[in-house]
Amino acid sequence: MSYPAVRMRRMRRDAFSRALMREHTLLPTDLIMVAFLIEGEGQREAVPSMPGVERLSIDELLKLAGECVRLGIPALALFPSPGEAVKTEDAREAWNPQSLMQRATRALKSKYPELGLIGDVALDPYTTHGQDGLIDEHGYVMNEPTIEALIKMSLAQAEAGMDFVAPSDMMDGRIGAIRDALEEAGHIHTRILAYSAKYASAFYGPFRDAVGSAANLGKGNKHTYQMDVGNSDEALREIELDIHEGADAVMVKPGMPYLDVLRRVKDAFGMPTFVYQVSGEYAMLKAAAQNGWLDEKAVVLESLTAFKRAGADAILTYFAVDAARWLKGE
Ligand SMILES: NCC(=O)CCC(=O)O
Ligand SMILES: [Mg+2]
Repeated sequence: MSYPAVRMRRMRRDAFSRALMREHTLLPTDLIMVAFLIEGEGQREAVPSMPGVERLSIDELLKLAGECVRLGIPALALFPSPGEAVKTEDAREAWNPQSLMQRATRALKSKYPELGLIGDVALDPYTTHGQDGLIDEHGYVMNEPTIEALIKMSLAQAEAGMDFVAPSDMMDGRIGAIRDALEEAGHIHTRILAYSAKYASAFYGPFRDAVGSAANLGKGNKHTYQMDVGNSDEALREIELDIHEGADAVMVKPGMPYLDVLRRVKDAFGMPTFVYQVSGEYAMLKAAAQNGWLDEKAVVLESLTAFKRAGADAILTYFAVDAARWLKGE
């Protein structure tokens, strides 16, 4: 009989020693809640492909914000679903000071100044064609004209009190251009969260239903600006460029299918690195849970902990409120 030289199971035997050797622990302060906005009052609209997620009018959004504050969730990421009426070829609603996004920001900041706000900067909720940028006569998304629009959009958000502008469009050079414009306008404290490594993923499907851009985009795709699923060296180049252009934090998106990218990015740059557990990931976990095939609480907390283990400093997730409640034993 020969004994194992090392008994790995010894430290796993009891809860106290498992707790002592745990490397990563998920906290409510790791989470960023995601919210979809609509016009109106007392409005909550279900998103069919994301059971449990609702689009909220500003008064309902304030209730969600209050719950985030109570739970210790540091920030809320805002995505407007402004409706067909305001969509144009040039997306001008994006920088309207009276837009849904800007009104929501002012309302949130006056009621909950301590709650961080992250504003999506991309044109897709506002364009008639559903692309993130402005298109030429062939439908190609034009880089520099789009950046000009994104600058106006970022300034309008900063003016309304947004804490983080978060360009998710993947145009080249937009982080530097937005940073310069913010500085020149005196918005020196407005942070930039760069969606640096954003993949052309099929996991965004339910999101496009939620913000109402799916029908506009139709059979179109975003392959000329979002990254190819097969690449990760390219992600490091994207991240490096955004860091040099002045990003305060960088993002990898989607999340669970891209944990390898997350780990490479964190190791290579040591930047504040955020990850986005996107709508399709939410829908998969939720659907399996609703069918009784997976234990919702267990798989959600496992997936979120996996992001921390892979190097994430913060996680954008539609489960943020549920997860924070579970973590607090509620
Ligand atoms: N800029 C946001 C997205 O493109 C999609 C996010 C999601 O699918 O949850
Ligand atoms: Mg880039």
